[in-house]
Amino acid sequence: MLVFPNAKLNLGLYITGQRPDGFRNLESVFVPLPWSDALEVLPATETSLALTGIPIPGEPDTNLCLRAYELLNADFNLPPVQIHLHKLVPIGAGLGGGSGDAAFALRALNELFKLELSTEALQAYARRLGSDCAFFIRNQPVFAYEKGDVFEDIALDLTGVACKVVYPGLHISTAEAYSRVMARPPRHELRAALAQPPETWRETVSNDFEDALTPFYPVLGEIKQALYAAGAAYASLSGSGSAVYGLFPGLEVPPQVAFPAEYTVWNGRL
Ligand SMILES: C[C@@](CO)(OP(=O)(O)O)[C@H](O)COP(=O)(O)OP(=O)(O)OC[C@H]1O[C@@H](n2ccc(N)nc2=O)[C@H](O)[C@@H]1O
Ligand SMILES: Nc1ncnc2c1ncn2[C@@H]1O[C@H](COP(=O)(O)OP(=O)(O)O)[C@@H](O)[C@H]1O
Repeated sequence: MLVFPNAKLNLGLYITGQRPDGFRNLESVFVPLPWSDALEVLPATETSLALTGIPIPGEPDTNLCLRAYELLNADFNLPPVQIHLHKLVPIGAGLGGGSGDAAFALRALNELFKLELSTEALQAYARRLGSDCAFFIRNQPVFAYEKGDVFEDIALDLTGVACKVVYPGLHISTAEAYSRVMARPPRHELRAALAQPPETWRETVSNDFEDALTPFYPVLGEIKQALYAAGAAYASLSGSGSAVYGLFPGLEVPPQVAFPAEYTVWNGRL
């Protein structure tokens, strides 16, 4: 079975409190970003993982695709599988690429072996692999809260909006990013702010990681300014970075913007 695990963008992100489990409570809106890896899962005589594309830090047996397999294998005694992940989404970018791979692996195994797990059951497995992971089970825009793994549907349709995502090649670890942010009440009611036109979001929708990380990584602010200078209605860091995106409603494709050759730039539509 061949699937294409996509990434996500965060529209606004507020870190609202410390949790007894050491994690933070947050509020954010997650939307799917159609920048995708390719993941193949096939029955085999022994379990293996082949990795191509962008190198993934860490030992292969810590890869979230294998961890997804092991999680289901522990409960369902699955046949062996050969997994091939072709990695295209930048890592440590705030795009949830690893979480998407894990969730799509769970979904693929559920289908391949006819486990008949419900959406809720798949989300429960996904939560054990990472806070972002459960989002990719339904993979549609949601208001996320608590650890970023509890969701409410949101009436936000950005389908077809032109979008540019710029990754400056800076790997920011999620744990490092969280360690730099103080929890505080949300500065705006996110769902109400996002119900207004995207041109207003510049004043009302923000990402607490962006404020905390930009002084350490000024390049994040420079990319954002370049996206606004190119006519973005809204630009922001995604998640804990370092990818910065710009939205260009009304355009067929995002405008050309010159960035250094070592940056990775994705142009497309949501
Ligand atoms: C910041 C966000 C925003 O969408 O995305 P990314 O920037 O990573 O894509 C997420 O909260 C990232 O979720 P995810 O990448 O799945 O994080 P996890 O593996 O669960 O946790 C990594 C580390 O981040 C911290 N963490 C994560 C989530 C949370 N609600 N509170 C935390 O304090 C913890 O230090 C944890 O050890
Ligand atoms: N399939 C995978 N793809 C990407 N990263 C993975 C994967 N499996 C495990 N990881 C680990 O997860 C970490 C964060 O990955 P990723 O989700 O891409 O970043 P972010 O949390 O910034 O969105 C990486 O440092 C990597 O070691």
